[in-house]
Parts: sequence; structure tokens; C-alpha cells
Amino acid sequence: MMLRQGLHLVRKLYRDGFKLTGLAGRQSLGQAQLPAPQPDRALTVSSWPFSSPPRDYSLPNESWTPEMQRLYDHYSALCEAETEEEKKRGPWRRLPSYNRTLKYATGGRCLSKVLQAKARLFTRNIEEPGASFEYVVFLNKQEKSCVCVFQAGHLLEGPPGHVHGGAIATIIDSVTGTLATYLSGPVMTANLNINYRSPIPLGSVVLVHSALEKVEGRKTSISCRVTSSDGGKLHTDATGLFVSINVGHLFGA
Ligand SMILES: CCCCCCCCCCCCCCCC(=O)SCCNC(=O)CCNC(=O)[C@H](O)C(C)(C)COP(=O)(O)OP(=O)(O)OC[C@H]1O[C@@H](n2cnc3c(N)ncnc32)[C@H](O)[C@@H]1OP(=O)(O)O
Repeated sequence: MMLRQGLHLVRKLYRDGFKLTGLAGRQSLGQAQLPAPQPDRALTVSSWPFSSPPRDYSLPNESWTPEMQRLYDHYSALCEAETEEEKKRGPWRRLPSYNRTLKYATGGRCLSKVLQAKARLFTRNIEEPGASFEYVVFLNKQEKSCVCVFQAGHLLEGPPGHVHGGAIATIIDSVTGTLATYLSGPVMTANLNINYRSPIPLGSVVLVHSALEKVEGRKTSISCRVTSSDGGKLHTDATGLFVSINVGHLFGA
């Protein structure tokens, strides 16, 4: 029974959450527990299955540097732009980001209640603002690409004063995985190939650009470049292969 509810939630989140259309105002599961609408949330998940209102981690907080805020403002302005013809909204969307995804997870069985309660998205599991991954993803649905503004906090140190390669891999996996999910539905990372070209100073703000390369059957290939915030310096380039899954895969079905 719990497994069936979990599968239902996963399917629903993927179906509703990643289509990014008409989320607000849907009358669906968990509606009674919804947070009050907030004007600065361009996209909200109306069917949030947990008791407390979700915090959107991709909104500005006090740890953001002026450069992070400037880039956020720049891409947010693109989200608000309307195209000339038909006065439609432009292709850019800011993606909200939450620190919990599912109560029910991998391994072919439901997690214990303790684990369910404690499970958090890896990139959003440090509550202290600015300590680890501060990032916001903007999606361009027309170009099938996205850009992530990423500020690397002090807990991500690898080489002295610079960002750990694993943390760089994590943000690349998250951004390319998000794009692949948006374009192809539920996927898992099958292969990530990363070239570290120049170190990223701790505390700096970089751009993570991702774009669709190709879709072949169940395989979605995404390319990625991490650059300085002015685009002048290449820090990292990467490719990711994502394989479409039936969500039952996560439950051992
Ligand atoms: C509910 C949500 C709402 C909340 C919203 C939250 C949003 C927050 C977003 C954050 C985003 C984070 C993104 C992190 C994403 C991970 O970190 S995922 C975790 C890391 N990845 C894993 O654990 C995956 C483990 N591997 C597997 O489970 C399986 O190997 C796979 C990848 C599913 C593939 O297995 P399979 O389904 O049996 O597929 P298989 O038949 O083996 O291969 C299919 C095709 O892919 C090819 N292939 C498979 N693997 C490879 C490989 N390594 N290299 C090359 N080709 C390969 C095969 O050759 C085959 O090709 P064709 O013959 O079709 O041409």
C-alpha cells in the first residue's frame, strides 16, 4: 500500500512538476496543506505531499554576493520578458528547488520512517545559507538548454581556497540531470565525463551552461560548460548520458 502511494507520488511529481505548466491552482493531492500563494514564486508545486510548506531554495538569501544577485536579476528579467508576437511570455523559466523529493525511495522497498523523515536532496541539505551549494537554474525551453548561477560555499573546499572536484561534479550532475529530466521525463545518470580545466575559487560565482546534444531512444545526451560569471574563463566542461527509466526502477520493480 505504502509502496503504491509512493509510486503514485513519484509519477505525479514527475508528470506535474517537470512539465512546468499550470501547476498553480491545480486541485489535487495534498491541496489542503498548500502554502499560501506567494507572488515571487513563478512556479510552485501545488501538490506538495509534506505537512510543512516547502522552502524554495533557489530564491535570493542573505548569503548571496552582489554578483550572484546581479546574475539572478539578469536571468529573472529574461523570465519576465514577453515576446513581441502574441504577447506571450518568453522562453525562460526559473526552476524552483526544494530539499525533499520523496518519502519513498530506492532499494526495492520503502525506507524506514526515520530515513523517510531525514532524507534530503544532496545539494540542499545544509541549512546555513551560503555554506555549500547556492544555486538557481533558469531553463530555456525553446533552446533546450539551461543556465545555473552557482555560488560555491566554504564547505565545498577541495584544494586550498578552491572548490572540490566532487562538488563540481555534483552541481554538473544536478544541472544536466535537471535538464534531461525536463526534456525526457524520469532519467538516471548513466555516465558523466568531466574535464577540469581551471580551478574554481571558493566563494566565487560561476555559470553552469547545459544544452541538449541528442536524444536516441532512451538515451539523452547533455553537454555542459562551467565558466566564470563573465563567460571569459572556462573552468570545466562535461558530457552526461541520461537513460530514461520507468519510475518503478527506483523501487526495484
Ligand atoms: C520525483 C522528482 C521530483 C523532485 C524533483 C527534484 C529535482 C532534483 C533534480 C536533481 C537532479 C539530480 C540528478 C542526479 C541524478 C543522479 O545522480 S542518478 C544517480 C546515479 N545514477 C545511478 O545510480 C544509475 C545506476 N544505473 C542504473 O540504474 C542503470 O544502469 C541505468 C542507468 C538506469 C540503465 O539501466 P537500464 O535501464 O537497464 O538500461 P540499459 O539497457 O542497460 O541501457 C540503455 C541504453 O543506455 C546505454 N547505457 C547504459 N549505461 C551506459 C553507460 N554507463 N555508458 C554508456 N551507455 C550506457 C546502453 O548501452 C543502452 O544503449 P542502447 O543499447 O539502447 O543503444
